[in-house]
Amino acid sequence: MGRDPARPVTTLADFRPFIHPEDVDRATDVNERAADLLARGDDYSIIFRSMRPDGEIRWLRSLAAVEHRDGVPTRAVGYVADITDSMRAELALREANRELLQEKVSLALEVLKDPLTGIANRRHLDAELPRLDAHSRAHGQGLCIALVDIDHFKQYNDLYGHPAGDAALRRVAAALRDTARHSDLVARYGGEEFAVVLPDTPDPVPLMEKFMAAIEALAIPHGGSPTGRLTISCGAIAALRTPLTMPQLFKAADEALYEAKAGGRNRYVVRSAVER
Ligand SMILES: Nc1nc2c(ncn2[C@@H]2O[C@H](COP(=O)(O)OP(=O)(O)OP(=O)(O)O)[C@@H](O)[C@H]2O)c(=O)[nH]1
Repeated sequence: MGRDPARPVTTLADFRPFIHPEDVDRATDVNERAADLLARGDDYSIIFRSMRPDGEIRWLRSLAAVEHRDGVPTRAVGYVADITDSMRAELALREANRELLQEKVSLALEVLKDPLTGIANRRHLDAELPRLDAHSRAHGQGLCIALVDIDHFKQYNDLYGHPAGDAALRRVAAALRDTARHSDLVARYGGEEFAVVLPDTPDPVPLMEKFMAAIEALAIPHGGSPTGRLTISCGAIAALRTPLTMPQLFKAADEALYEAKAGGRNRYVVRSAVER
């Protein structure tokens, strides 16, 4: 322990300065409980850190076994072992395992993200749909699906180049994600198309209005668009107690989006599945 062997430790008070401040109560508490353990005939074992005078921290294991005579505990015989090397190896292993687990979790999350925009990808959407569908059917609150498509995006790429197109996609994705509620799922559905699932929502119109306003606020110049700005078209379906399946709802949203495009773009069309 790096102490003078000529000065033996005889009392708990002598021992306390040897122990790491964070472990001192635990370590000395067990010592205080030794008599108790002896009375019950139990053995004990404790791991704690000691502090050498030079400040080095060592891990120690204190072990004691109770001896009995005629079934009566008579004395405790113990020793203190320096287990620093094995503790360091164990702690390093634990740390490596923790890092591995963290890496695994972040890898699993990465697989569900669209690499360009950072929002959910199609795989994430597909994985979430059964749960969202079941939730909406169980709670009968309604669910909306919206498809959002950037207008004249081919011309945007042609005019400003693919990297500028990528940057615009990122900005639109972030605007949609930040405008939607936390419980809504905003995913990149295809090239310049996004899908949004709105659980517990009977009417998608308020969010559609917000989406239009958010993209307008981005004010991304687009020389190939009649408005001079990058715009979006949206098709949404409001589903309430409908027998339609998720693929059928997406098809209905796609039809609504087609209507928005055919109607002149930069607009949304909302349909209701209960009317079908
Ligand atoms: N920069 C960039 N462009 C993409 C990406 N994914 C798809 N696109 C482009 O998006 C364009 C989509 O073109 P179209 O499907 O013709 O649609 P549009 O030009 O937006 O026309 P409308 O939707 O009818 O208004 C294509 O030129 C694709 O190359 C991407 O990740 N990055």
